[in-house]
Amino acid sequence: MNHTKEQRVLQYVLDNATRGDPQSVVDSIDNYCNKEEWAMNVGDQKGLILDNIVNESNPCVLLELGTYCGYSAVRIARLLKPGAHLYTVEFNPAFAAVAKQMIEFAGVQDKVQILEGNTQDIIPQLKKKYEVDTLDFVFIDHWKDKYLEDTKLLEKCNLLRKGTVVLADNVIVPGAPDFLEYVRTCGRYDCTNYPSFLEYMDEKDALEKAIFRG
Ligand SMILES: CCCNc1ncnc2c1ncn2[C@@H]1O[C@H](/C=C/CNC(=O)c2cc(-c3ccc(F)cc3)cc(O)c2O)[C@H](C)[C@H]1O
Ligand SMILES: [Mg+2]
Repeated sequence: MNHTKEQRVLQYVLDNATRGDPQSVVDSIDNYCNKEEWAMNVGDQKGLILDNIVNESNPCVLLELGTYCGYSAVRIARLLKPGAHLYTVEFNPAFAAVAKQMIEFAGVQDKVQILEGNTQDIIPQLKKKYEVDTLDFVFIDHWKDKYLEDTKLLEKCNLLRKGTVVLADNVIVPGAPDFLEYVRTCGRYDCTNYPSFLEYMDEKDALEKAIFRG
């Protein structure tokens, strides 16, 4: 049954975390990926920076691009105030299935909605189909060569407002150079770099926060 790494990560959570306790789910994934199998979750070091930025933004409506196993969806949802809602987009059905179980086990399913499909199809549907006005927070962690395209799509769809926080993982490793160049030079964002380390490794990585100027 657990033929994929993602299924093994989920099984470890089901066997070791506490149902309804999102912190224990986050900790279990980090334990497994530190000890057994590396996986591309944002991880505990960059995760602490993510936590701080979510907390200081106090967001109501959030979007994540690239759910994968649901690690960052659970990590973010555990911090959200009552009524706040995270939409997370994942087009791989196998990963969406793992993430769904991860989110339900953590007990954050009322705060998180997995939108199964391609970001490039879903982003244009957010206003009409999902009744989103504008986004308070966007976490970008999908294919690195799609960060820029999807950021521009968010702009085009009028989903960003003055102060929307766009936070991108992996701007050093694997890197998203075109995205970084754009947000730092186009004049529409106030950017801050947060140096850290690649999940579960000693390699340097960073998050980039780009606040939309409106
Ligand atoms: C049309 C496509 C866009 N539309 C899409 N629409 C919906 N879902 C999409 C779309 N594009 C992708 N996804 C989903 O998002 C996820 C993809 C996540 C990708 N993440 C990385 O590649 C990475 C690599 C490393 C890394 C570092 C060092 C190494 F040595 C090796 C690896 C570290 C990291 O922290 C990383 O996040 C998921 C797997 C994939 O199905
Ligand atoms: Mg990442």
